[in-house]
This record gives sequence, C-alpha cells and structure tokens, in this order.
Amino acid sequence: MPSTPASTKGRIGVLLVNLGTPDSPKTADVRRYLNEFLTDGRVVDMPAAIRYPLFRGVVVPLRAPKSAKVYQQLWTERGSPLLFHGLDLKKMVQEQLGNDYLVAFGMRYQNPSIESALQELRDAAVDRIIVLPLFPQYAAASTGSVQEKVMEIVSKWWVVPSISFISSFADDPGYINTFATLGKAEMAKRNYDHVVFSYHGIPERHVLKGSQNGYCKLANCCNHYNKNNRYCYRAQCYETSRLLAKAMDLAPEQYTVTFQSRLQSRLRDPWLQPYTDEVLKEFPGKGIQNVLAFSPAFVADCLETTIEVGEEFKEMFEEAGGGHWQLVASCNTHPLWVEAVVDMIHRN
Ligand SMILES: C=CC1=C(C)c2cc3[nH]c(cc4nc(cc5[nH]c(cc1n2)c(C)c5CCC(=O)O)C(CCC(=O)O)=C4C)c(C)c3C=C
Ligand SMILES: [Fe+2]
Ligand SMILES: [Fe+2]
Repeated sequence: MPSTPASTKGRIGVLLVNLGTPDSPKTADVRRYLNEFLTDGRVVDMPAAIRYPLFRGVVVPLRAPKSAKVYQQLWTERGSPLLFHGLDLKKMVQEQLGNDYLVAFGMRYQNPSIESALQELRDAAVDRIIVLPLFPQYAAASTGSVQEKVMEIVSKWWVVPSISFISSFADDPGYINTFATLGKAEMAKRNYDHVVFSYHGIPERHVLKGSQNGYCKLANCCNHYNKNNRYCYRAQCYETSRLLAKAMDLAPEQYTVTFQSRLQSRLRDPWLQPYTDEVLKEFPGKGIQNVLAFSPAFVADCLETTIEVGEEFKEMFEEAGGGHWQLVASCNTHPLWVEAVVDMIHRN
C-alpha cells in the first residue's frame, strides 16, 4: 500500500486556438485553406446546398490565386506569422504556467488542427480543459466556430472532460494594456493627428442574428456594452476602443472605429460600417495627415494586419493625399500579452 494516496488531480489542459492559415503560400494550399474556411456554415451562413457548390466551384477557385499572391508577400522564413506567433505564444505561456498545466495550440482551419491539439491533451489525461480562442471580441464566425468544433470533437470521446471556454476578452485589462503600451510607444516617436481602430468586419446580418431579444439594431444599442449585448461583436469592438482610448488619454474626437476585410459579394449584403477604406480616404480632406492605426481584433500579426492595414491602407491613404500612416504591431509575444493570457487562465 502506498503511504500517501495518489492524487486524482491531473494537469490542467489549456487549448489556445487561432483562425488558421494556409500550409504554404502556393495556390493549391491557399485553395485548400479557403475551401475549409469559406464552407464553414458559421462564416458563410447560406444553406449548405448553395454554399458548397458556390464556394468550392466558383468563389474559391477565383479567389485562391489572388490570395496566394498576397500570402507570398506575407510569408517569412518562419512561415505564416499567425502560425509562428501562435506557437511562440504557446511556448511562453507554458513556461509561465509551469508543470501543473499543459498548453496546446491549434488552428480552426488547416494545421495544426484543433483535433491534434485536443488529442495531445487527451493523451496527457488532463484533468479539465480551458479553451481560449484568440479572438478578443466574440463573433459566431470565429469564436463560435471554434467552440462548435471543440464540442464536435470531444462529444465523440468516451470520457468527456470538464471544459470551459473563455468566450471573449474585449475588456480584459491585460489585453487593453498590451495594445495601449504598443500604441504609446508609437506615439512617443512622432505626433499623430488621429487614431483608427480598425476591426475585422462581419456581415451586419451576423450581428442581428446574435442579438438577444432583438436588443441590437446596429445603432446606439452598441454604444454601451451591457448584459443585453454581452455577445455582440459590434458592442465589444466599441468597448475595446473606448478602453484603449482611455488608456492612451484620447478624447472621442481623436479616434474613429472602423471595420475592414469585407468579402465583396455580388449579393452586396452590408457588412459592419463604417468601412476603413472609405473612412481613411476622407481624412486628408479633413486635415488629418498623420494616422496611427490599430487592428485590435487580432492578437497576432497576420495577413489582415501586416498587408491590409500596414500596406494596402497606407497606400490608399497616401494616394488620397495623406502623409504618414503607421500600423501598431499586434500583441504577438509581447511580455504583457503573455502575462495577460496567463492571468486569464489563472482566473478561469
Ligand atoms: C477576428 C476574427 C475574425 C472574424 C470574425 C472573421 C470573419 C470572416 N472572415 C472572412 C473571410 C476571410 N478572412 C480571411 C483572413 C483572416 N480572417 C481572420 C479573422 C477573422 N475572420 C484572420 C486572423 C485572417 C488572417 C489569416 C492569415 O493567414 O493571416 C480570409 C483569407 C484571406 C483572403 O483571401 O482575403 C478571408 C477570405 C469572412 C467571410 C468572415 C465572416 C463572417
Ligand atoms: Fe476573416
Ligand atoms: Fe447593438
């Protein structure tokens, strides 16, 4: 008989998840990635009988070669930034959390898959699993899709462990402090006339579908983040912006909240507005010459930050007569961000 009873407590599993990225910037790999991404019913919420033939047969074949060119611009020696920042974050969070925890990293689309990351935790017989989708603001198309995938996988396990989800962290003090610190460092280098908080867009329809008891009407309802719009993407984007502005001592007239990356569709369904590309073209006419741009919907640099905000918007701003456009780097593996993630896990 052992002198002390063995503890029944195992390690705590932590699953960090980001969106996903192609395995390489080759058209074939980009096509495979887009096929998986854009046939997800939470991303493109059309009936499956239309979605699959339309996207696999028309949209993705047309888009893949163009997207591949952009991914070629983004690619580094270490591959896609979204992937290597995620793997680096996982390592650093593991070091900080210590041996009582086991941290795994997965992507919603492509590799490393959520399935492989969950299997790592299962093999280690973790006691319970904390899932942190790396999306600060809740969207059914991003966070919701990760939650659905995790539940689909574990529902097939014979023993289903206790699982908790950190569904959003739009107002998390550590997340806000990381971006504010990065922003202040840029502001110390030069004077800016205006700040833009540019979030990934989603169709307006997605916000309305998630509206509880019809509370959200894409108007002032989103101005205050409260129990009625707890999971409203738009309300959370405004709340993040307000908190960032407060942390950087910005008055309301010194910043604008905008939405980027809308998928142009012939159906012309509206996405969240105002659109970043339209707003920035009006800045020079208003005497705004120096703009500091944040992309707070992303905690790791990726195609949407480095290329869209850092290069494409910069070019558009300059063509419209603007002076200096500067992207604030994302949280990536900033020590404050690693600490913020560790705190969120500890609090869970
Ligand atoms: C912030 C979280 C994200 C939400 C919400 C989201 C919604 C969403 N996205 C598309 C279409 C595309 N997004 C693409 C890239 C992309 N999207 C996110 C995050 C969210 N998307 C990230 C982190 C990335 C970058 C990935 C990388 O590899 O760096 C792309 C691919 C690029 C391109 O071809 O333009 C598409 C397409 C839709 C339709 C959508 C809807 C609800
Ligand atoms: Fe996206
Ligand atoms: Fe609202």
